[in-house]
Amino acid sequence: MKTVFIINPLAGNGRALKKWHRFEKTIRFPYEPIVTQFPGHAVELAAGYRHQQNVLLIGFGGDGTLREIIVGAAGAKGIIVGSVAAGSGNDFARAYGSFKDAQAIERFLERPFFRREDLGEFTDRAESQFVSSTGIGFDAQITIAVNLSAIKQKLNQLGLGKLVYFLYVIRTFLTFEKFTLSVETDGDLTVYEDVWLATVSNQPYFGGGMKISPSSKTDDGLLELTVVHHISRLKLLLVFGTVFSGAHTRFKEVSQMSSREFRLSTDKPVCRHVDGDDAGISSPNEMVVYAVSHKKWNSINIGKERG
Ligand SMILES: Nc1ncnc2c1ncn2[C@@H]1O[C@H](COP(=O)(O)OP(=O)(O)OP(=O)(O)O)[C@@H](O)[C@H]1O
Repeated sequence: MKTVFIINPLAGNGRALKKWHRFEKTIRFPYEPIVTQFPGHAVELAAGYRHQQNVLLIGFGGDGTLREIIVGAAGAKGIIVGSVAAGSGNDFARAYGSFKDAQAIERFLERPFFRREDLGEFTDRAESQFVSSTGIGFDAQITIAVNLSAIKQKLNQLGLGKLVYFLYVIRTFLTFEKFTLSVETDGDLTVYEDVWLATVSNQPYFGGGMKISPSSKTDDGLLELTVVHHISRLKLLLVFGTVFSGAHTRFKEVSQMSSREFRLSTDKPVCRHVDGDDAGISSPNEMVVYAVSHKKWNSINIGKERG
């Protein structure tokens, strides 16, 4: 099986390239390494293998890198996608499994079992895809603020990337303007007031290990919508503390539902993320359709090593 590593040098707050240089010294099988040069490059790279058979594409990066590879490879039967977790959040690796070391890849190549996985899609101006989750609101606003931050790169170089994130969480927590969200699903319309965030999930994790959608399964042909609404700042902190275990779903201010399709619109412009990356701002009253494309790509199936 042809094995290709697609390496995002900037993943993990710029630490992925160093990690790769250590990792490559341990590889004892033939492989091709490609380092991405710009955002979106991994989509092009993965698409370049669409007409080949027996290809293992290994994303060496985080959730954004894997999303791009899967978007490029989606629908191609001859490609299997795996990862070595080298991002900051690595929620992809938590849900789909990842190779812990080069030996794990070698074992996989001896018996390359794979699973067919779903891909999330949403439409607004153009068609877009998400692998793990996409959302609007509080969490996306933090992501955008951090990305735009002038001091981010400097602090990343000093290994203080987490500090920037923490500062923006506090600032956004104190200043966030809640919004109204309309949800149409299975013929029903529900309007939520005072919404902090809404997340559409294909797998349980987001935000670096928060189990926002405990019942999500990667291959069941369904998406889950989580809406956090009508909640005081103090209680939101409490809910935040329980989301790592998934216990937040017991709060009445956290609404969840499953469906093949959700139609969402907001009353005002709201920040949006796709698999944890900045995805711009929603237009007020514009309906965005979120749907699932069933069993659209192949993930590694490494049994017990699956995270
Ligand atoms: N050479 C590059 N220069 C600038 N950006 C890049 C380059 N290569 C990839 N990218 C972008 O970097 C973004 C972030 O990468 P990724 O999500 O893998 O890392 P991360 O944010 O550290 O990890 P996580 O999402 O798991 O927290 C990707 O969305 C991708 O578009």
